[in-house]
Amino acid sequence: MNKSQRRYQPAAPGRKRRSNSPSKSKSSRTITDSNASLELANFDFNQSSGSSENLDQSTLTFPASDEDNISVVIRVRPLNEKEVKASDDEVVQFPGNGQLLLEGNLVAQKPRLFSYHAVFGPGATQTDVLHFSGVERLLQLAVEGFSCTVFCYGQTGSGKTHTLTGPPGLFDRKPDPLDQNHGLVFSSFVFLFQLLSQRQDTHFVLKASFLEIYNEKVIDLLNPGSARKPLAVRWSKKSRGFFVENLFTVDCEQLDDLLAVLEEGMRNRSVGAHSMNDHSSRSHTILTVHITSEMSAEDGVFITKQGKINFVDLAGSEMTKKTHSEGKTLEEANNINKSLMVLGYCIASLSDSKKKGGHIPYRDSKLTKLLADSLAGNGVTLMIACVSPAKSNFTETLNTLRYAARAKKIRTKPVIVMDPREALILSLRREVNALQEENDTLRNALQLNASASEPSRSRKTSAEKGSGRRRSVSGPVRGEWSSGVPWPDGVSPDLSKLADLKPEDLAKMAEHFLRENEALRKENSDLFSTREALLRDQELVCRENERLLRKLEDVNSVCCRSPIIPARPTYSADKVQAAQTEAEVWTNPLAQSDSSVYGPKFKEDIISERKSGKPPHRLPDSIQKELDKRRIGVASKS
Ligand SMILES: Nc1ncnc2c1ncn2[C@@H]1O[C@H](COP(=O)(O)OP(=O)(O)OP(=O)(O)O)[C@@H](O)[C@H]1O
Repeated sequence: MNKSQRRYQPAAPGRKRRSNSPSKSKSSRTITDSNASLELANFDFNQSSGSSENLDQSTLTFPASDEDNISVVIRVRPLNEKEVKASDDEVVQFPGNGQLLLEGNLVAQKPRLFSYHAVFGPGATQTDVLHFSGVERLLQLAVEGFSCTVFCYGQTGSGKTHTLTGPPGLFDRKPDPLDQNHGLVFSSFVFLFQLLSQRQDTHFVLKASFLEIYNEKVIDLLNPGSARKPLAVRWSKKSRGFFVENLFTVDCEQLDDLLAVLEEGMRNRSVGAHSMNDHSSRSHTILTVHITSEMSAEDGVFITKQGKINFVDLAGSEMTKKTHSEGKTLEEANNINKSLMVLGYCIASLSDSKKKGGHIPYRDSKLTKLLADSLAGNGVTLMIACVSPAKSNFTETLNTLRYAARAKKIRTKPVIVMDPREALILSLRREVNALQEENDTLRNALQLNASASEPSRSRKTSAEKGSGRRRSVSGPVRGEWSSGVPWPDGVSPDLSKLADLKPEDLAKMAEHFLRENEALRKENSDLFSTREALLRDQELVCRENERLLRKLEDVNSVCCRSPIIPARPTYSADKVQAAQTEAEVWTNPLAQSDSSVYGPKFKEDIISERKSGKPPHRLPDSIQKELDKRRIGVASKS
């Protein structure tokens, strides 16, 4: 068990810790978690980290169950100065076991009990939130190639920004890395680099972006420009998700690079003051770290995976009567509330099992477009709902708790994003391995049968015979092979009585095994040659992509330079992406050997293959079907 796994062991129900926080709150440092949540239930990190052998056994799908619920934790902030001055009562209690009790606002009202994956009391520190919220699990999953999201939700002034990035003013000057007030984002970056340093077998490339959605406009926080020109949100056919066009991404080779991204974004984000928070976020922000990992599996096959982690700080819902917003702040509040309402509709629809498969209004706001994948797609998501303990905020706290309870019901289907060609090669390799094992079993069985018919074998002790028998029958009795070679008389003999078989029956059986073995050898060699062809094709596709991109760049530069040809618009990222997508549709070179398309080297290969009289390479039907499904190996119609 590794260090991080130990951290996730569920705490004893209702565990309370001695406070070492300067908080004036009467509540102690309380963290309660439910048994179901914080374990690494769905992913065995011992298996996945380290060697490539382990990795390819645990990738491609989310093990255990294919689905994962959104994890929801609650953080209750301490009473603030205003609330203490106004002698506001605390209406939140912590019965333990991930539960939270909200006392009734009126005398006649019954208390309400809510249950979550974990609850952090007012005395919980930033480090507690890192260790017990499950964010470390998300970071591990992101490194493994999953798409992960942490988002903070809650009323204005409830502590969302404090939880994610720390108290106000932390980034006004060069932040002190040892400051205990740093939020989840900072400590997650440190944890992430620790994780990466443990993976010597893998090459990682990190890129980060930081954006805000301010009054329904997407602004690049790393490159806002003086005019703060909004960026477009578009649908990508390739990734089947929304993306922000021309968003600046920064290569982050070191921890300092990631921290610089955080600092820069924090300085550029929109902050305003109202009567409930002097440093209120006036926008939703999304900080994304893309983690591309490349590791070599066996036989020089490279596996590339694209994981990512999003940190989403939502602007707080506001009762404008209470915040006394007006003018610009009022317009901001209306936009914030509107987008949060759409998010609420999406969460309600997704959590309602009766509406499963129904329409989810993601397109109604930029925020939900960009969070669509985290809410119901292929991601792993953690929601941190922040609340105030004060009686004066009872209604908002109740709304947040209900919202969070609904989100807990949402299920996502996490998958690792991998290149389909690489995934196919991996699955083929697994098939080949299985066949090889089968082959070995057959070989053993065959050898045993041969020796069983030798007279010297009869001198063996009965114990030796017994063990030999067990070995020889293991394959056929369990029906482990399936090459379709029939037994000589159509009936398989009783292999448990092998020693009693007549010599002619033994000879027939040996003959059967020989044929079976022959069939498997052929299948194995087919698979090997298919894999080799796939590797070659992959290489070709890459070269073709590069060629097309170069051509595209040439055409573009000629058009821009020439005084005769009217200037064309520059190629947007979208067009380049579209061109890449087209280039990635593989065309079977054996069906069309045009050197202008495939390059002279490959054409020569084909001609020499034909001259040598080798039959053209044909894929087995099952593999061809798989290739057709993925549009690999389908001859171009154009
Ligand atoms: N757990 C906490 N411990 C100590 N102080 C806290 C805690 N949570 C919040 N605060 C303080 O409360 C104030 C408001 O918090 P914060 O700005 O994070 O709220 P918010 O939910 O992000 O609000 P908004 O939606 O308006 O941006 C800040 O001064 C913050 O430092």
